[in-house]
Amino acid sequence: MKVTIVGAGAVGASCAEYVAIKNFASEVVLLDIKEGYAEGKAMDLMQTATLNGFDTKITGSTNDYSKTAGSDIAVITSGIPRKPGMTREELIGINAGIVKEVATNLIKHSPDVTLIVVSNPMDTMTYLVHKATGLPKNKIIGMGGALDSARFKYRLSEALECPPSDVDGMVIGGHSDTGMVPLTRMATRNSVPVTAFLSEDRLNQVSEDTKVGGATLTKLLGTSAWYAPGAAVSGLVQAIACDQKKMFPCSALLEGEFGLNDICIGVPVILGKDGIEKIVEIELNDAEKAKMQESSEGVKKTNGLLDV
Ligand SMILES: NC(=O)C1=CN([C@@H]2O[C@H](COP(=O)(O)OP(=O)(O)OC[C@H]3O[C@@H](n4cnc5c(N)ncnc54)[C@H](O)[C@@H]3O)[C@@H](O)[C@H]2O)C=CC1
Ligand SMILES: O=C([O-])CC(=O)C(=O)O
Repeated sequence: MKVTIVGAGAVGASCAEYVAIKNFASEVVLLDIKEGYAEGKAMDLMQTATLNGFDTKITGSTNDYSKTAGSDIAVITSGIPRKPGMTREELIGINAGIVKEVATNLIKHSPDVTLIVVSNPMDTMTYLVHKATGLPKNKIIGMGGALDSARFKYRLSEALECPPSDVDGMVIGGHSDTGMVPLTRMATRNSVPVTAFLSEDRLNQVSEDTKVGGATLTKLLGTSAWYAPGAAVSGLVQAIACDQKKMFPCSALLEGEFGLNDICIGVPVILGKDGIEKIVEIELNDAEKAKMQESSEGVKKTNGLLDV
């Protein structure tokens, strides 16, 4: 199993580290445009192999896509991150060109690859990859909901004063400060609805904290987060590589599902060896449907800025 990660920055390197530590891939190639950077990150990570007990071979490459040939899965984390005070949407001007070029280069050397898009604004970058490449729709997956759901569970565990592993929950919708739709009605603590423990006001607070999860960290760090993003991407990579048939909210191209068309946005999907093997159309109530509709309008507005 060969995994390529383009963009050896904070998120790309974190993802490479988690993939290696989980020890399911034979090879990880890190590629970056910055001279020597991916080679350096790869060497540093390889020097953790005996410490962390993995056998994955990690190599680096400065923009030489021949090194990525035959990749089964490729992750796109190349592009600029936001700074405090910015929205993800403001990154489109620089990141659209980078993502389009990177996706095209990857497919040239790995025509059967499954792509995971991470660069922001992620839903729009995922849509761009659909428009710019001829890959089938099951092979283009946007990562946002897996991370947002992890943050949702963290915030719920804080409110419930319990370990995060007690909590289950999911965030769908656009990966933006205003577009996320945390499904509080369906969240549980060990099968008991969280609505049994938390007031409506406290749950609203959890939702709002979840939606600005990325912005909160960006303010604290001066740039956007990388540990949870890297871990979330590695979960998607593992589900595909190991044909796990796991359900994650991912940005997928919709053709009528959830009443939406010609858009990539976060919905529950089953991930296995064929990438997105199924879109799971869960039943939403009227309030959730309205939030999803509003979220999709935001994503479509950003898509309108693309030159496709
Ligand atoms: N979807 C999500 O949930 C998340 C998305 N992100 C996004 O991921 C992207 C990367 O974030 P970080 O890793 O923090 O940024 P970073 O600046 O640490 O790393 C980005 C890397 O991309 C490289 N790069 C730029 N243009 C390239 C090209 N044409 N080819 C190859 N490499 C190129 C840069 O040299 C740099 O090393 C950002 O757009 C950020 O907003 C970050 C966290 C979560
Ligand atoms: O907040 C950002 O810009 C990066 C990101 O998408 C996240 O951490 O959720």
